[in-house]
Amino acid sequence: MAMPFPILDIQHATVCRGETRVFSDFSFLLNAGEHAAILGPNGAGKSTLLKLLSAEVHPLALEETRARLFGEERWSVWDVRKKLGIVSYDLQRDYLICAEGRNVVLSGFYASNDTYNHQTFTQEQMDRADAVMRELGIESLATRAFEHLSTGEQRRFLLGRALVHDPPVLVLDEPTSGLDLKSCFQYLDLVRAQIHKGKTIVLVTHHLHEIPPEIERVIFLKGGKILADGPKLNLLTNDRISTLFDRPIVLAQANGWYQALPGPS
Ligand SMILES: Nc1ncnc2c1ncn2[C@@H]1O[C@H](COP(=O)(O)OP(=O)(O)OP(=O)(O)O)[C@@H](O)[C@H]1O
Repeated sequence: MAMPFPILDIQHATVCRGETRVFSDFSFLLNAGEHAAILGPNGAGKSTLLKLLSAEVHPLALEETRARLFGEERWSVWDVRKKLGIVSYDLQRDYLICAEGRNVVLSGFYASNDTYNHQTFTQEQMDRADAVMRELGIESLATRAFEHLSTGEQRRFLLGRALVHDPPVLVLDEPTSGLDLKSCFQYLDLVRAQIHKGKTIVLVTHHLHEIPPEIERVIFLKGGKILADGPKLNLLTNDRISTLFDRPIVLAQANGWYQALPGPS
């Protein structure tokens, strides 16, 4: 059997953001092919964990700390960006003033928020952007201004941006927030298609319904600590979810999908 390849391997890390110490003695390992959903209440440290993965924040350089990204102890942000496709709410907000749809997808080649005059694209890159838009069903909207697209369409363009350089890992932060039910389920179908194409999915969410059946590993984060980490079957139970969110919750389940409902208080 092939050796697991670690995407993110951090041990005994302390991570501060501004004045806040988000993680102390924090250890976490994520291997390629190991789709994971990170769940936790507001302020738990989910975004910080994603930013560790995308090399936007770094652990303090303490003697006991080890941090490897894609197997390397030293990395450049650009190398990491080539290997990650990120879709986050921040991006959607930052793009609201930007140009047409095709440029959103093309900007993924530079990991920027728009295309600029100094950025040039090869015919191959243009063809790749067109292919991705076709795959996501948005090619007819390629010349539409981003701000004139619906939330669901915008989300597809941002997925296209994340996929355009064909990264092995796709990071989704609250992927379906703001989408109506049909758009939500269509979007999740697109995500599942990427799983079947061999991409590793890392999902951060408050919403259990956006965890595709293919994601097996669930990580509960709370107060900067990993409260639980294991198979979905063990973690997505009424008791454990209620403990994570400090209130009674009951779970509904169908065809490998979950939904959370208020429990009796
Ligand atoms: N730039 C910053 N400066 C200071 N504190 C920060 C900064 N960013 C995050 N924090 C703090 O770090 C902690 C973890 O934040 P983080 O954004 O990682 O949580 P989260 O689980 O993603 O929360 P949410 O679900 O609300 O997005 C919070 O207490 C937050 O206030």
